[in-house]
Amino acid sequence: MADIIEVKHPLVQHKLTMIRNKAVGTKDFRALVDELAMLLTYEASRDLPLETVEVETPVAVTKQQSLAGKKLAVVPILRAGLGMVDGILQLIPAAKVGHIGMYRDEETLQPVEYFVKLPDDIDQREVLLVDPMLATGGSAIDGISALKKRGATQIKLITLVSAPEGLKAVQEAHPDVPIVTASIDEKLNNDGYIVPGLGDAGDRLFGTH
Ligand SMILES: O=P(O)(O)OC[C@H]1O[C@H](OP(=O)(O)OP(=O)(O)O)[C@H](O)[C@@H]1O
Ligand SMILES: O=c1cc[nH]c(=O)[nH]1
Ligand SMILES: [Mg+2]
Repeated sequence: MADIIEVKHPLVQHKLTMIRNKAVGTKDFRALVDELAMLLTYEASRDLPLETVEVETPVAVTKQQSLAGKKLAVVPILRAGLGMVDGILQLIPAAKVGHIGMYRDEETLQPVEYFVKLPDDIDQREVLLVDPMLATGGSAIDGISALKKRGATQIKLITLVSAPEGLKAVQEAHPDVPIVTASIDEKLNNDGYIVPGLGDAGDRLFGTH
């Protein structure tokens, strides 16, 4: 079973507390989601392979470590996952970006897929699937399945806020996929919202209701 990593770093916790506040408006919410995505990517990229390269400093020639040219793809689950992409690309500018469009039916809470566009060589890339919210886990489970169906074999899921119920469901459906999250919250409420959560991430990012 792959790991679930809850990132307890003080900067992560501080920024997450800020966006939980319902008084925080769209502009600040967006900036903080980007910053959190960047900080979580630092954790999620901890095991990227390195290779030894030679570099000439102003003082000496030396052998040092450099990323081993591993190919990455960032795939947001629309809409809310879009808010995490720029932050991740600041750290990994060479990554390709795919998109999975999915919304959760408000009555049934079942995810509905409406768009998938991925890099052609997705089967050769490590994929960071990103979505700020993991509630029932339905969207993440179907998002991972959509990636696997198109050949992806190395997938990590990055979320900001996760419900225990959703984490369990994703682990059961996709035991090979590690999950990096800023918080494992208390529970889901009867409407399928995460408690305490931060509300509807897509609406808060894009100023819709
Ligand atoms: O774990 P789940 O129960 O599937 O819920 C989580 C999903 O719900 C939200 O998306 P939403 O359906 O609100 O779409 P949006 O991003 O377009 O607002 C969120 O961004 C996740 O994709
Ligand atoms: O709390 C929740 C649950 C699903 N989607 C959200 O945006 N927030
Ligand atoms: Mg939404």
